[in-house]
Amino acid sequence: MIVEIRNLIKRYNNNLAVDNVSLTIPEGDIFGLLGPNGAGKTTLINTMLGLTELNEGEIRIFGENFRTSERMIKQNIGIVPQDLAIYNELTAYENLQFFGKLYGLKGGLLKERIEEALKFTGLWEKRKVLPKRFSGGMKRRLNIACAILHRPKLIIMDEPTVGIDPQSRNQILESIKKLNEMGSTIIYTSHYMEEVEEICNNITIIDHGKVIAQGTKDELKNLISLEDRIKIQLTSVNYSLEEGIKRVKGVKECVLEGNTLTVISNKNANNLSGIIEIINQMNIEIQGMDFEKPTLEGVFLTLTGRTLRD
Ligand SMILES: Nc1ncnc2c1ncn2[C@@H]1O[C@H](COP(=O)(O)OP(=O)(O)OP(=O)(O)O)[C@@H](O)[C@H]1O
Repeated sequence: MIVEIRNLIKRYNNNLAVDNVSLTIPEGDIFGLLGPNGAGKTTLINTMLGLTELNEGEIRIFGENFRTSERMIKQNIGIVPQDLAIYNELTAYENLQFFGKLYGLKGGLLKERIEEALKFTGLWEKRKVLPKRFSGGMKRRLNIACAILHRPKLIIMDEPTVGIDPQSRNQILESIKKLNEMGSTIIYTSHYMEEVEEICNNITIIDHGKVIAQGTKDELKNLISLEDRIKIQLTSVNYSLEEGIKRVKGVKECVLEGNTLTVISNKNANNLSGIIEIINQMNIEIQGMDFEKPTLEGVFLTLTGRTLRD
């Protein structure tokens, strides 16, 4: 495990910002920390990084703790903080020089890594420009470039897509996938469930400082799905179709609207071939079929009774 957190508690006066959180992050993962604003994501990350003192609990990163191995841990982590950490009065290139030196890079290796990071984030052509002339998305990408210069084993990104345009957002999500393919483990915090759903493998959902659900994307969705839903587009219909489908093993409900048949079955009923057989027997052609999947938004809603954006 690249990160192990046990029973972490962090209070700000009487406010329990992180309430007995335990989680583990395997090497090679894109790990999603999902929760609404104020859920405790940033506090959890800052505590993990030793930037905020914890009240109780234990944190191990790369198997070590901050007390004994702070230098080793920091050298192997790249941080993209929620608040941009770049200098507006230095050019993009100079920003990278500054951060590279902090990580102990120098000479030819520093130059090589700066070029690599700027090309990776699509900013090489803009290397001589001051970030104050950048769009929000470009500033964010520069922030990412500063965090990956030293090829860290673990990259932590705290809401890196807040307030940027959709194109930059997609570029950032693609770059996260690439960094992961190149060998980095990623921790990605967000309150956008679509993003977490798109790129993350293991996910922890927190609310009011507490873990409310943990697992892989599919495990989380399985929490709420006791049924499977299929929508089938047909070329024509007949009156006995619904009756026929309802007799198939595992079918709970069947609704015909126009030429669209929605079949709701018990979870894992494995009855698709039976459904198709009935349709074939009636000489009806199938035009298309959609399996309706439960979403992480649905998981959050079921567990808390609120949407993520409330
Ligand atoms: N420095 C601080 N002093 C006092 N309270 C704080 C501090 N930082 C955070 N909090 C409180 O701790 C709780 C968790 O906040 P945190 O910023 O960790 O949430 P978050 O999930 O990262 O939310 P957001 O997405 O809005 O940043 C909130 O109630 C917040 O008001």
